[in-house]
Amino acid sequence: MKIKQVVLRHMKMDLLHPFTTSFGTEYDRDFILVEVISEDGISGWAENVAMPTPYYNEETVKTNWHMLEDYLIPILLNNEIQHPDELTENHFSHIRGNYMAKASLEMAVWDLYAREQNASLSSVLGGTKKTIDVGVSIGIKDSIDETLETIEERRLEGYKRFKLKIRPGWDVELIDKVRKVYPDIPLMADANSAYTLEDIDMLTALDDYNLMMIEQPLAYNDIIDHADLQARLKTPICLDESIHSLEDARKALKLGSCKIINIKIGRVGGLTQAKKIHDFCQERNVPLWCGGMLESGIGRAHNIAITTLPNFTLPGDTAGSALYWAEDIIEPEVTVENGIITVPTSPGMGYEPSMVKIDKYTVYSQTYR
Ligand SMILES: O=C(O)CCC(=O)c1ccccc1C(=O)O
Ligand SMILES: [Mg+2]
Repeated sequence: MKIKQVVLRHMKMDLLHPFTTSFGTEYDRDFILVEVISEDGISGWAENVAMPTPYYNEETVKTNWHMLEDYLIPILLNNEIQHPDELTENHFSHIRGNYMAKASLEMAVWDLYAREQNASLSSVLGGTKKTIDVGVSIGIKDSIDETLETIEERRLEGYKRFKLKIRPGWDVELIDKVRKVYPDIPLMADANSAYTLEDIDMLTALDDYNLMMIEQPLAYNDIIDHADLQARLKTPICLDESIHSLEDARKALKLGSCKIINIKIGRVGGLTQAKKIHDFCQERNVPLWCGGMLESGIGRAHNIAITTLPNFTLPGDTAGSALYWAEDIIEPEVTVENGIITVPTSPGMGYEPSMVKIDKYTVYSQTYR
């Protein structure tokens, strides 16, 4: 494969509803769309999941634009590759960190590779599932009653797992009240690193509510304290922010820092690395699910494709387009029926970018040759 051109677009799309986590509130999504174009004129697409602010992780839209423009795109334009695996296994491997930047270019090449094979992205990744189960991530609201109303709406829509964002002051009472109304729903909490081991009493209190898991309760870069905490909880800990690589996963599992891993393709540096973590966890019976970063449909399409690998056994955060956007930038939009997405079988990521809508939400674009 020889890439002759890369287009970066800075996109801005308003979220239908603000989304609040322990690290802040998002009102819109500001992100980079990556298009790679082959010598035959075929395009591959991907979404860069860095946020404008360094609050989820240290990467931002600007650091990603810089890494893409000054390091990663020149490497891609100057090297012919046989397979997308070569990017992160070889060409990008001397560049430290910057996982979201590497992932976005690599994922666009994967989409192009699948289109060139006339195969779906799911199938070239080795995916087997024809449908995937979907959960929903529910942000921090103004009141517990409002949260209960949202859970009820999502429950009626069929979502298969309910993840509530928590932070100090919005935790045990919330979970207690939700459990009283819904004793049996698949429920979990995501703290986005809002606690420390000093909060052990609150964290052990959560152990009484039959949660599927508690996601990233402690520091974003920790696997030591999480191991101490996991030893004191029967509820599985799921790591999100702490896992950037197969090595991180290996060490966290060796220490007992978690029992479940949330894979975000961007956070682990791309589809090749996500697949390696998948295979490692599958051998050890460690369940996975695919996380979300409030992506538009282009990011979702890649999330859906990776979720078709067999060890993504738990419902992921791949809710339908209509929960986030007045209109999505792909055709068709991602739809969820009874908590299930039917995986597209058309070539590449399976949904077509809508150029009209993409142009509408593009703030700035640049072409590299
Ligand atoms: O619906 C989604 O895309 C998942 C939303 C979500 O939970 C999230 C959104 C932005 C940043 C971090 C996270 C997270 O999983 O921690
Ligand atoms: Mg999370």
